[in-house]
Amino acid sequence: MSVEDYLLQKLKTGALHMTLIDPASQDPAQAGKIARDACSLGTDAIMIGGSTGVTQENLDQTALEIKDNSDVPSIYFPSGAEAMSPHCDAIYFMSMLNSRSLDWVIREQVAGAPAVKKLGLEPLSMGYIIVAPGMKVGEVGQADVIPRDDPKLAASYAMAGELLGMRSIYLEAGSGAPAHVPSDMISYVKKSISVPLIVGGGIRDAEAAKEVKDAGADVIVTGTIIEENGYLSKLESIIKSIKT
Ligand SMILES: CC(C)=CCC/C(C)=C/CC/C(C)=C/CC/C(C)=C/COP(=O)(O)OP(=O)(O)O
Ligand SMILES: O=P(O)(O)OC[C@@H](O)CO
Ligand SMILES: [Mg+2]
Repeated sequence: MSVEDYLLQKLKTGALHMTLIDPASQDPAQAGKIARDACSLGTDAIMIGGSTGVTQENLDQTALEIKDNSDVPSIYFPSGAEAMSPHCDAIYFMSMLNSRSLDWVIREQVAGAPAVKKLGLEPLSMGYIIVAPGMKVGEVGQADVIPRDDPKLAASYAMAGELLGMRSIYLEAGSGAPAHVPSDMISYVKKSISVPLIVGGGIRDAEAAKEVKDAGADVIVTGTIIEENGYLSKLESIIKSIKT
């Protein structure tokens, strides 16, 4: 079964959780351990990526360890076309819709498309929308961040992505954001589109994860928390709050 079909099937049973592992944040063995823990706690997929510092080498090694230690799909979350790994099960083939730079809207995709085809990586088409504060990814991506009090603008971007044929939309507040995407924005966007809605950035505890889920997120992404010591209990409570 394709990764996309697996995710769509699973979505019928409720919201999903994805664990984001940044290859630049720990060694491959630790990444494998995190993936194993996250799987045992019920995460639905492992995302692999970081906004800076991803190289062909750390990506390949991290992806291999993750594959060896998990029983869920691994999805590459690229920061550009410079690294691409056959050891991931799929790739978010994404465009940053609110970037001021054509690099992130289409040029990196043009640069990466031949390798995706050649490696036979499954593409998961996605429109990536950066919401304030946007953090590092907002800066690197030169995003015109969506103001937190403008859910209509977020929804217009999301609808435009859907109408262009994108099969998922990701609302991103930025890794480590002090606050996640506002709930009223999540629910407004969710009502405006019919493709799955992914939400991430600044979700650090079970209450926040539940709020994001209740607002209408189909997929809740957490990254930073697994980079901290003693992440197990936090990850467990977050996944529980999404699954109940
Ligand atoms: C489809 C292809 C080949 C490329 C598209 C590439 C695009 C559109 C990138 C957008 C700009 C960008 C830098 C995205 C990074 C996304 C990402 C992996 C973020 C999460 O990484 P974290 O590790 O949590 O971020 P920090 O490094 O900021 O902590
Ligand atoms: O690191 P955190 O804040 O969990 O954010 C995850 C993800 O949305 C970043 O792309
Ligand atoms: Mg991070």
